[in-house]
Amino acid sequence: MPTPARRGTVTLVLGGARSGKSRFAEGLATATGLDLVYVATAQAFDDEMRERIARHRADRAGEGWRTVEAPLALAGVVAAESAPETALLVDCLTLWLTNVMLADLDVEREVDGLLAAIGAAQGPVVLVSNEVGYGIVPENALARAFRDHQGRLNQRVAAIADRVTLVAAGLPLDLKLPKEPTS
Ligand SMILES: Nc1nc2c(ncn2[C@@H]2O[C@H](COP(=O)(O)OP(=O)(O)OP(=O)(O)O)[C@@H](O)[C@H]2O)c(=O)[nH]1
Repeated sequence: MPTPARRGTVTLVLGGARSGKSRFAEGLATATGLDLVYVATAQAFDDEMRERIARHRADRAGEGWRTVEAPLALAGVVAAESAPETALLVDCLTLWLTNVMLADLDVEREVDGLLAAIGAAQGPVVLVSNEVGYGIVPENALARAFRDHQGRLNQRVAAIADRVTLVAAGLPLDLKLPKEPTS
C-alpha cells in the first residue's frame, strides 16, 4: 500500500510504457480517502486506443472516480477541479505534451500555465509522465524536439513536486520525498 499523497501535495510519477506507473499513481490518489478526479489527456485516434481507454474506464468503475478529459486545456481543468477535498490524478503529461505539439501551440507558454495551475492547486495532485530519453537519438527532428520538451517538462514538474517516484517493472523508486516537518 503506497503512502498517500497528502492534502495540497504535488506528486510526479515517472516511468516507461507499461511500467505500472498509472496503477501506482492511482494507488496514491485513492489512499488519500478524498474525492477522486481522473484527468485523462489521451485522445482515441484508432480502435486500439478506444479499446484501451474503455478498459481503463472499466478498471476504474466502482472505485469512486469521476473522469474529466483534458487533451489540451489541462491547466484550466486542474484549476477548475482542484479542491481541498479532491485528489486529482493527471494521466498523463506525455500525451498532453504530444497534443500541445500536434496543435502547434507554444510549448513553453502551455507548460508555464500548467505549472502555475499545479502550484496553486488546493488539494493533492498526482501527475503521471513518461521517461522517454533512454533510447537512441531519434532520426527525425519532431521526435528529437518532443524528447527534449518531455525531459524539460519532467524536470520542471519535478522541481515543484513534493514527491517524485520512478516506477520500473511495477516497482516504485522514490527520487524525491517530502521534507519532514522540523518541529
Ligand atoms: N480520453 C481518455 N483517456 C483515458 C481514460 N482512461 C485512461 N485514459 C488514458 O489511458 C492512458 C494510459 O493507458 P496505457 O497507455 O495503457 O498506460 P501506460 O502508460 O502505457 O502503462 P502504465 O505504465 O502501466 O501506466 C493515459 O494516457 C490516459 O489518459 C479516459 O477515460 N478517457
